[in-house]
Amino acid sequence: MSRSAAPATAATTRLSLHDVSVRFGGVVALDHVDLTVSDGEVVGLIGPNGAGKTTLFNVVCGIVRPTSGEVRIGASSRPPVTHRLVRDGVARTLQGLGLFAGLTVRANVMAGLSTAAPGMLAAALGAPRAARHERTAERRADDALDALGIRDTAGRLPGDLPYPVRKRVALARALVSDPALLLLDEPAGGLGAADITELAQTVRDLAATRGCAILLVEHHVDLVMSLCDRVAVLDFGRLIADATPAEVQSDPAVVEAYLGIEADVAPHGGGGPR
Ligand SMILES: Nc1ncnc2c1ncn2[C@@H]1O[C@H](COP(=O)(O)OP(=O)(O)OP(=O)(O)O)[C@@H](O)[C@H]1O
Repeated sequence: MSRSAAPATAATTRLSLHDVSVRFGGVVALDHVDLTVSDGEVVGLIGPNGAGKTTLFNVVCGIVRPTSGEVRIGASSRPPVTHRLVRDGVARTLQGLGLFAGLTVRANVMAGLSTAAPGMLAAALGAPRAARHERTAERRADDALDALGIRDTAGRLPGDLPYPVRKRVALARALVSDPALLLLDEPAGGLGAADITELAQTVRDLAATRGCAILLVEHHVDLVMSLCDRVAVLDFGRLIADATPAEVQSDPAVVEAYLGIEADVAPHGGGGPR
């Protein structure tokens, strides 16, 4: 994990969305959104169900093309493309775990190094070269597991592990490529208080020691407010706030659109009802 030596340099913009809109037929999923995330910065993305959070992630990953506007990753001027994400320094965790049930934890994490399925690499490269790549990939996977304190699970199947450990495996799969930009989709979903506290520390460390730019979607408002440097709030596809946690929490528009509902109905997560 070579990036671990690099100190955080909050001045470098790692991700920028400029005037991005996405329409699905008559639905405006994103409405002229501007957003940036810099190296070493943790930005939370919140909003009610259907506000456009997943669509924004999908735009950054090249899964959804903006109807208009521009997305930039690092200094690149070309739009994000799904199959180049790892090479462009982007990794993402999924809302569900998305682990391969029939593969070991190590093999699952190795899959984060390539969009190719495990085994396809060997066929493409030829045996000796593939074996070298395989050993490097195994070492990197073990390092990622080590960093999250679960290296002892490398040979196990995900289904044999408790949910919080599987959640870490999914995070290790994102970290194995040493991403400069990390997108976390509901990282605290399904976790208890102790695991959420550890997760918060892990995310802080990733930003502080590796200089990783982190954008996270999360319904656990307490976690978002305590962890993030900045919080962006979407409502009906519009960015209605982008400020410090304290500013966002006292913003009447945010309270009306999301936080008021959260406080009344689901103070510790579970999705903002609309
Ligand atoms: N592929 C699609 N086709 C049509 N409409 C879509 C598509 N994807 C998303 N939408 C719509 O776009 C809007 C934004 O959806 P999105 O999933 O991005 O919201 P979200 O904030 O992630 O919601 P949640 O918190 O429930 O995951 C919603 O109205 C949704 O129904």
